[in-house]
Amino acid sequence: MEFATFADRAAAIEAEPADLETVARVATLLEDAADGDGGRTVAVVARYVQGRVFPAWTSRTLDIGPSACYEAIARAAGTNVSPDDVEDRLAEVGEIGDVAASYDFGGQRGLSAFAGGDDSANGGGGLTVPEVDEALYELAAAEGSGSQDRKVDLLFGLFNRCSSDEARYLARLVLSEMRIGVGEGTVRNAIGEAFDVPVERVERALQVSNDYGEVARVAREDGREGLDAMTLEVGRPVQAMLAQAGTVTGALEDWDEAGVEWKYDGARVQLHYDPGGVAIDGADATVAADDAGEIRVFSRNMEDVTDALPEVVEFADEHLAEPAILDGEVVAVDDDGEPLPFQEVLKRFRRKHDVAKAREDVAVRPVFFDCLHADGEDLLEEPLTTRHERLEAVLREDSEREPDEVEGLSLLWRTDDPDEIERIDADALEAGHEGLMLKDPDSTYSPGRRGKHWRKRKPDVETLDCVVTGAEWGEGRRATFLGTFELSVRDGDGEKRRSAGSAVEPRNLETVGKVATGITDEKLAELTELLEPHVASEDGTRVELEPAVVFEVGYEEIQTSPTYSSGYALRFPRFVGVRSDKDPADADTVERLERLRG
Ligand SMILES: Nc1ncnc2c1ncn2[C@@H]1O[C@H](COP(=O)(O)OP(=O)(O)OP(=O)(O)O)[C@@H](O)[C@H]1O
Repeated sequence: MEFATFADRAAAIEAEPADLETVARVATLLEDAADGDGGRTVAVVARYVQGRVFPAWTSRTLDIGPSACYEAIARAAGTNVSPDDVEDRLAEVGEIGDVAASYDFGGQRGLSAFAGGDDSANGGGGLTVPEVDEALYELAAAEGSGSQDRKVDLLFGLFNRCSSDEARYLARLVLSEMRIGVGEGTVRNAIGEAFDVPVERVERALQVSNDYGEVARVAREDGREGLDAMTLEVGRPVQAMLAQAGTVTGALEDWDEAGVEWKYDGARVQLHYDPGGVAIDGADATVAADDAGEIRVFSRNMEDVTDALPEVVEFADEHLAEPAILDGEVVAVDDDGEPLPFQEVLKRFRRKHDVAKAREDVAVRPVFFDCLHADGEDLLEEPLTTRHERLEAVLREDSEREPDEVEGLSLLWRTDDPDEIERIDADALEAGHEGLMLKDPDSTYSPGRRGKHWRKRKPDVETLDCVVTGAEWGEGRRATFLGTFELSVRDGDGEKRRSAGSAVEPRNLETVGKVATGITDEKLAELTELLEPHVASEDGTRVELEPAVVFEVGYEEIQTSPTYSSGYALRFPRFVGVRSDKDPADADTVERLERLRG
């Protein structure tokens, strides 16, 4: 296919306002791109309409900045045009495609025009889509000293053969500004329409391959059967499944049992391990195959972060034996292996230089919660419980080991008991993690989807200010800290008395729950110092406190309860902070609990 034809079609697609018509136009473009070249042109066109030069799964880029592109345009436009002129025009016109289209590149064409071709009508230089693709791959591959000049030369060579419309879309493609209104869904539907294959099968093929070009090629060459035969490949990243916000109550209503996991506060990683060490075609390998095999680590956005995270590479090297794709989180840890806040992981994540030094400052540890592929078998369509069993098997080096002894494994509980979930939540927070993930145990893995099958516990929208009226001395290493704080709210009488000017007395406070979670050792020490002067009496480990300190507390739900004197209980209470600006007289009331309950 001529690049001029692609440009014409792109212009028509850009001008088309209706979605269905856009799909139809893209479908026709794909059909017409079938040049009898084994589907190569179809693949390129399926990427270009979305403004992609490379498959979605690769982090490869052209590595060319706007100024190099302005320089190439200026050179192709003639001796009296400078890169500054191009930039000035861009400032005027506002869009690089229009700028590129505004020059006449014919004067520089020289030999290529002389060589003929029937492009005189459109002023183009007979460029074909595969030629553009080849040149852009060559441009991307240019590295080292002089590579920027080489890139500009290659781009100049292309612009020099462009008509106005070709130049418009080439410039946009190169600067990732295609924007002709064609999104992923449009291309997916267009592939279905063009090659008469069911859209769900196209969707599945896209999920496993992450490459619109390859899916278009296979759909054209081998139809539905070809698409169904496409599989995951170790070394080619998969889009991460995402979570929605949700509640424990909602999860237990929707599912017979909830899958419950700790939510780690780190950064998402996908580990690809192939002991055979076979490099994947076209991948931007940074870690070469070594004795340990091929190991790659990708970020949530499928960026190759292998070099930045040697601990994950070492983990794979030590613990894995069979080809696998694992989904997990990398968490920053202190010298005792205790988790550090998320910001610490970011210091490591995309680090390109001084990785060893950065590693000394902040160490990271991977935890895996899913297994997408093991030993030649794709598991995306298996239920979560099966995938988790495979994960356990992949990570377990010794069959005697209990799941909680398997290094790098995130545990999965299945339960319909809210109290058990509360305990798991408390343990997660106690261990310094973020809270809970709730997952439908029967759900398949849907790459790139933010569905209802994975839910992160909804952040607390409303918080309550509660008076701390009691506490318990901790156990073990926490024996010198007060913990498990009893929370109370004011009752209506307290409200009246306050307006009459008197202080709140303990009997005007009604208990509403206990909070033990969401508090680090450091914070507990601070709270103990704050509360100890207010100890009114002690009975064993139990302590009564004069009302003096107000905690801001999050929760998931307010339930009626015979356990507490207010008649209500906070479900999943968590410590948010001390309201040192508030007195007990400013704490929330039973009436507010009633109102919030609705
Ligand atoms: N056990 C777990 N299962 C799944 N994801 C987990 C787990 N533990 C931690 N996570 C992390 O939690 C993320 C989902 O939570 P959250 O939505 O807070 O992440 P985000 O990246 O801040 O935002 P979002 O994914 O909503 O854009 C996952 O992408 C993953 O990185």
